[in-house]
Amino acid sequence: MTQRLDERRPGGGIVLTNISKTFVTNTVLHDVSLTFRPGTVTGVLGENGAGKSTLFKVLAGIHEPDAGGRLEVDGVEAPLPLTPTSSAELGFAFVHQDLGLAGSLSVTENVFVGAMLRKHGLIDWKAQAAKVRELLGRLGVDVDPSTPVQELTQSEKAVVAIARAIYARGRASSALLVLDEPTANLTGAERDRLFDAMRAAAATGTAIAFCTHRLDEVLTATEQVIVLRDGRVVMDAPTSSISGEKELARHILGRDLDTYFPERTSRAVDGAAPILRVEDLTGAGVEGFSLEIRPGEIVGLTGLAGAGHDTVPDLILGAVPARRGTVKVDGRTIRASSPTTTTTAGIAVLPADRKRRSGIMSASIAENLTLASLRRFARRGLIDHRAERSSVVAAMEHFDVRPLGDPDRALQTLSGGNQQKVLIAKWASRDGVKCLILHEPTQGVDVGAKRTILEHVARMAADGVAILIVSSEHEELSHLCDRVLIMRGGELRREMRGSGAKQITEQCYVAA
Ligand SMILES: Nc1ncnc2c1ncn2[C@@H]1O[C@H](COP(=O)(O)OP(=O)(O)OP(=O)(O)O)[C@@H](O)[C@H]1O
Repeated sequence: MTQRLDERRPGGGIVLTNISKTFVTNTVLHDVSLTFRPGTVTGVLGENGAGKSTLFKVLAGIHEPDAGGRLEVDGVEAPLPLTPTSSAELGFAFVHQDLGLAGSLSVTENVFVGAMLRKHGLIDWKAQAAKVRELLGRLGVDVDPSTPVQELTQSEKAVVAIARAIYARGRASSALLVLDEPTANLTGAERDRLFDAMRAAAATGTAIAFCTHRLDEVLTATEQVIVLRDGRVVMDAPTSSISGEKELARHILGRDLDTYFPERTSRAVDGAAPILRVEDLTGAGVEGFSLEIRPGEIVGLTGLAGAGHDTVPDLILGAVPARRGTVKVDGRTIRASSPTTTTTAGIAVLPADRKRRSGIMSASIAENLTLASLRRFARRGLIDHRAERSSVVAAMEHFDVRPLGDPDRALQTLSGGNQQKVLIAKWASRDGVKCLILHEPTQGVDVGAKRTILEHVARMAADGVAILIVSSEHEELSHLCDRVLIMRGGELRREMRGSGAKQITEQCYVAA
């Protein structure tokens, strides 16, 4: 492999020819041919389940492609299938959405994990710190290498993850850096810093594959766009030739999407008693948080990273203990000390951490969908499996969970966005939900699915459910919410109502 690397022709890039991948009988990549060019940021787009992650897993040596495909790196053929080791030797580096950093360890420890620099057998902390400063400096970030990663901003964390990925094994740069939705939960200024780091990495000759569902980002941060649909490349064009988001959405979905957000047809009734009343909730960095939501009302909660809004759902749910404060549903105080009591009282919470907290990845779609509502299908002490089945199929159809018609598939075999659709459907189809708290509900979902999810949220509100959306997507909040609350430093700082809520921008967080 090393000899082959020496033979590389700089500038050739990563050329994939006729890459296909079949899981048992399901072919999810069909003869994919494309090039990732050195020094170029290429946006890789596609609806949920289009095959993006599968393609990257082939390049990471996790999935074995079908026979017949070819891979060239800078003019040299790389034998397929790759293994994780041969992928790393080719200089392929990957940063996933969760970044994979250890929060309690320092920046240096995270960057050098598994490959500490040594001098006379001892870890050379001084040399490591100097190296980390240099690497981060090249990516435009200046942080003290001894800082625990949990104290960094979101964009700084992302840059540390990038530094670790591209400079692993002492490389000066990597051939290909794949960034899989690294901007989820980042607000505007933070996102811009990450884009600067991305450009700095590209300037060293690295080819960058940037995967995102945010179309505005594609237009600002990429030079080339590749769209996959049903495992096939349906667009491969310079970003400068694309007229706008609508054109991108058409290629992604294979149809026109007139509006990205649903119209609200109902509003909360003035004067109705609140369903959810939170008073003086305090704990885990949140101070004196109070909130009332009436039936049919949609309230947004947001702020810059670390403002405290991220912790509020867990405090209400009781998953994080509060030092003081009360939570009432329909006027009755619930002991917010356990998620079970909160759920029984009629509060449903969709946590942001899909993999670990929201669903059971090894269980089937059907099990995940009906777990929260098995009682609905009980007939004289027995479960009516036929009714359960048809309800699952209807929910899958409604939320366009793909592949359709296979409710027995394990949740973990679905693409990330399709997992999210299942988990939203789980709460949306549950009886007895009076208050729904959604934390980053549209993370990882494509433009079409986003509309479907928000439409359903609006419909639940129309049915009288009180809804709290905790989100970093200000556009989503401004279209859907009756009121948007902005937190800063653990406290509620500002409330924007009515037409004011429609005008929420990034600037509002900063000024809160
Ligand atoms: N291990 C697996 N076993 C069976 N099918 C799989 C497996 N992994 C992925 N798939 C299927 O491959 C298809 C492509 O999934 P993939 O995760 O590549 O989509 P994606 O474009 O990354 O979607 P998203 O935007 O939702 O992340 C999906 O239909 C998915 O169900």
